[in-house]
Amino acid sequence: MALPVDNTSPDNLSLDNKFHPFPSPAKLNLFLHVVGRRSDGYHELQTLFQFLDYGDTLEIKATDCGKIRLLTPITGVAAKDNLIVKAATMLQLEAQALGQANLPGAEIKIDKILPMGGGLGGGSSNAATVLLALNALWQLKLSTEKLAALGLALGADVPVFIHGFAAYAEGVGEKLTPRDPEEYWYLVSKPNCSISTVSVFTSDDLPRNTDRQLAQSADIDACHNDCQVMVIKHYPEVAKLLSWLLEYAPSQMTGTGACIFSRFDSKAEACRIQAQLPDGIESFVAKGINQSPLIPVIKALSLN
Ligand SMILES: C[C@](O)(CO)[C@H](O)COP(=O)(O)OP(=O)(O)OC[C@H]1O[C@@H](n2ccc(N)nc2=O)[C@H](O)[C@@H]1O
Ligand SMILES: Nc1ncnc2c1ncn2[C@@H]1O[C@H](COP(=O)(O)OP(=O)(O)OP(=O)(O)O)[C@@H](O)[C@H]1O
Repeated sequence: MALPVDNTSPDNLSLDNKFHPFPSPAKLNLFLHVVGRRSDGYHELQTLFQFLDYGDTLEIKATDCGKIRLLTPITGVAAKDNLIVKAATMLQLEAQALGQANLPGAEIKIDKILPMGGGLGGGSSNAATVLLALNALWQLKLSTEKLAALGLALGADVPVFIHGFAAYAEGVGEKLTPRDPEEYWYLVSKPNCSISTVSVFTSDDLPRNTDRQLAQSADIDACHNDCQVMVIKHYPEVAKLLSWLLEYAPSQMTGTGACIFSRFDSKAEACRIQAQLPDGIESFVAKGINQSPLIPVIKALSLN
């Protein structure tokens, strides 16, 4: 006689009924060159990514109810537009395609400390953390390459967070070559303005023809951020803060702004300048790191 089929739990779901913490670090673009524009409007970049030992924390619990629930909404971002929910929903479809009997679900909380629209890649990092974490919790066993390809549809910065190594990036930021830049201390300061990535990439003032270079020969000190030219012209808050910071340390914008990172040899020196920042400037001090703190957490979970 055939045994009754238990459909209450998806095949491989790890239901330990507890929240697991996962880091979701920030990134810096140590340089960012715009080297061309594709026919679909996206820009071809050459950029050097490094992570910071600073970022959001997500707590994720696998469930078998088929629902994705974000228990801590982010002010100003509707749940359906939140990259956390989008990433989880995208992975549910993959679970379905793998033939799991029931749709897996998840409850997710976020402690959001990264400024939004700051060029630190917070939204992309959150999406990457969800993809890697749920791949492990739902035991889907999708490859890193597959997760990076899925993540690219959510944002150009997602693949580097999935791979988790500092990298020289080309294409729209998805063709990655591992690099090992010096791990300096950074003071990251946010001018009092938010800059949308789209507005920078659609501006007539964005330089789009920086000479292409070879990945192996990219010299960080000879490089710059092409977006900074446009942003300084249109956002006086950024221009003012950048010229203040340049008095103390090499300083440059990350991504499409508005955050500026200033480089120091020691944490103490970075904190000393932080204490002197003009009133009302949001800031933090963090170390540049060449491996994302998320990767060891995922590896440990996958071994269990
Ligand atoms: C500026 C960087 O942060 C550098 O790391 C990224 O290229 C931006 O990555 P992101 O925030 O994940 O951006 P996406 O959400 O993919 O794209 C937002 C919008 O920016 C424009 N965009 C983005 C990336 C790119 N290489 N070329 C573009 O023209 C497109 O209009 C796109 O619709
Ligand atoms: N989980 C999320 N965290 C942050 N922003 C999100 C999230 N989900 C959706 N968004 C939207 O994405 C926008 C960009 O956020 P994000 O913090 O990634 O910007 P950014 O640091 O400038 O990114 P980038 O460097 O990739 O351009 C936000 O203004 C918000 O509307």
